[in-house]
Amino acid sequence: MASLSGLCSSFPSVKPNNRIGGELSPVRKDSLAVSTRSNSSFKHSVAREVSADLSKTNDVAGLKQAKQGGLEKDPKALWRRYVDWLYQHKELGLYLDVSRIGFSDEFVSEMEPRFQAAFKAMEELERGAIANPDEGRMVGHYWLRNAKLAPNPFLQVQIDKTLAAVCDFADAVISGKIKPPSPEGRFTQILSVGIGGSALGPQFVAEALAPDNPPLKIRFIDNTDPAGIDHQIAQLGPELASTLVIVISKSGGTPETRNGLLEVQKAFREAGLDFAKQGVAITQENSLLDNTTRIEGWVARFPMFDWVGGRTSEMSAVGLLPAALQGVDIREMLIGASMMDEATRSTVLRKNPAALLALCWYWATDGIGSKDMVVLPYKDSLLLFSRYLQQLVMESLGKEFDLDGNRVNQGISVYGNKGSTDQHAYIQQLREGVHNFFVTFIEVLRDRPPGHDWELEPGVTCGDYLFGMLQGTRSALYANDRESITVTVQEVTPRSVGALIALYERAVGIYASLVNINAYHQPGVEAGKKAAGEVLALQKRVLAVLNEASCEDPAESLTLQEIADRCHAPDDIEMIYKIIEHMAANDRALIAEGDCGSPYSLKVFLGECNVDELYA
Ligand SMILES: O=P(O)(O)OC[C@H]1O[C@H](O)[C@H](O)[C@@H](O)[C@@H]1O
Repeated sequence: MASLSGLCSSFPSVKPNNRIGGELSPVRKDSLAVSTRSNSSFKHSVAREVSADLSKTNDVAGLKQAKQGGLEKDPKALWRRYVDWLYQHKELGLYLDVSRIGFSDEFVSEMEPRFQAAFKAMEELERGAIANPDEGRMVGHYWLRNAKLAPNPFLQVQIDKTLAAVCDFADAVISGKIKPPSPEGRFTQILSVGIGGSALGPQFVAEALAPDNPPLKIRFIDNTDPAGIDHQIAQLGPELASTLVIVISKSGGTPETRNGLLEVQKAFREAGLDFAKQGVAITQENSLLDNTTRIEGWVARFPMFDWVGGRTSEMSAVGLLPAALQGVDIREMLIGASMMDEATRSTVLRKNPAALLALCWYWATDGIGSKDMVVLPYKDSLLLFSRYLQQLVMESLGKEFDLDGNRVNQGISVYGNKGSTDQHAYIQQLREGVHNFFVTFIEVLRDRPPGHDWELEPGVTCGDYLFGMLQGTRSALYANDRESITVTVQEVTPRSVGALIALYERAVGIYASLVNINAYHQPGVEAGKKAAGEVLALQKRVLAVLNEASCEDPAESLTLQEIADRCHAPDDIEMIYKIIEHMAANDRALIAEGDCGSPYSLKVFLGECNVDELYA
């Protein structure tokens, strides 16, 4: 077998084409900047592009006279700006500080009509309009936390019934009424199998809210990585017998999830366990998964609704069932989300925290995603918030075309981990390096549950350090013209987490309207899935060609070019090379002779003929 070490591949980096078209060309802050930008060539090229845009549009004409200057640095004026713009949701104890984003009053006035249009679109969406026109779907995640808002009684009943079923099932599992066949008599573990929107919300919530000793501990299989899957199953060990496997897939046909399920089912067989007695599915009615569940008689099935997208499904059974099984108060999550929904229905920009976020994003990224969003929660339990937001924001906003069919290549890149940890990693670059981002700090006021705090040194607790690090980083970044938003909550509770999720869901929806894109589909993802399917189909052809050659002459070996020609895929020779490299590395039934670092020298053969396959 050939040794294939030393091979590497590199990918060219592609800069998005931020062309602007259609009626809603972005209002560009450069025309009315209060902020002094660095003298980078980027600034100049943007400025040139902007002046060209301005000449084509009417809506920003008057803004050229807007005041010029830098980010506000005078402490008194900055404090006034802070107080002036501070948003507070009293009941939720949530604050939003946008003072460190340099938008001007003129910019806000100019954006006002767009916001009114966005509010109108959101109102229609909530009333059941087909807000996802490409897929002909309604967008109803807001109804999940207040079923009365659903546009018809049938949907209301579906929502309420599902919530009741989730609560009843979780209670029954926790109390031991529903139990595994094993002698342990109680489910102790959850293995969640799902990917993307069917994993990220449950992962975030588990990390944020699961108690230290939950009634059921959760693990995730969120990939088709065999080693990752083996690791999760090995970690469960004998507890597989008391593991409730929740398979989550809206479509019920996502290959990674299907593979995870098949792998887990194999592990159950090998352990002599009956999977159906421990399997639960969350999926759309009549999906492939739903039908499998029915036929095999799994423990339970919960519905995913056509009108809830994966990335906004945390408040559906997708997020609620795993959370409830871990002892999280899901009704509190729903209350937090519903309260935030109410607040973000305001049509007064200053009173609508989601609109304020969208305003900041538009300003900071020029309405074209020219800057990245760095999300920094200063709280370990919120670690996965940035990963969760990465999908919510990037899959929603990262679109090639706007609603009028203009090529816009929209989006905002999101990344982040947590403070103060990141201060010892990449914040050096944020402070002094390439200026291609804005930060969102997530601040949690309560350091520890009451009664547990102590002073590390006179007058100073461990939490004071965390607080100091956040404030220090925010100030140091601002001093170097790096803009930031700060979202503050009192504590990480089911209610505040529900509110945070709802806040960002709405902000994404509003921002999508501002830039005139469909936030609720993901056509680009389909392209990758299709291409992956083509690779696997090519692999089957390669194996068939090698088998045919072996059947003709067991000693016959083929060059890559010969394989490509016989596959009628001469242009796919590189992919054929990668297929052979991968199969050889995994001791599959092929032999590759030669130097794999010199692909032309490779000779590949199977060594044995599979007659059945030949005539298959
Ligand atoms: O829930 P599923 O249908 O399995 O989909 C899981 C995920 O896969 C897709 O590729 C989409 O990009 C995601 O939005 C979705 O959440």
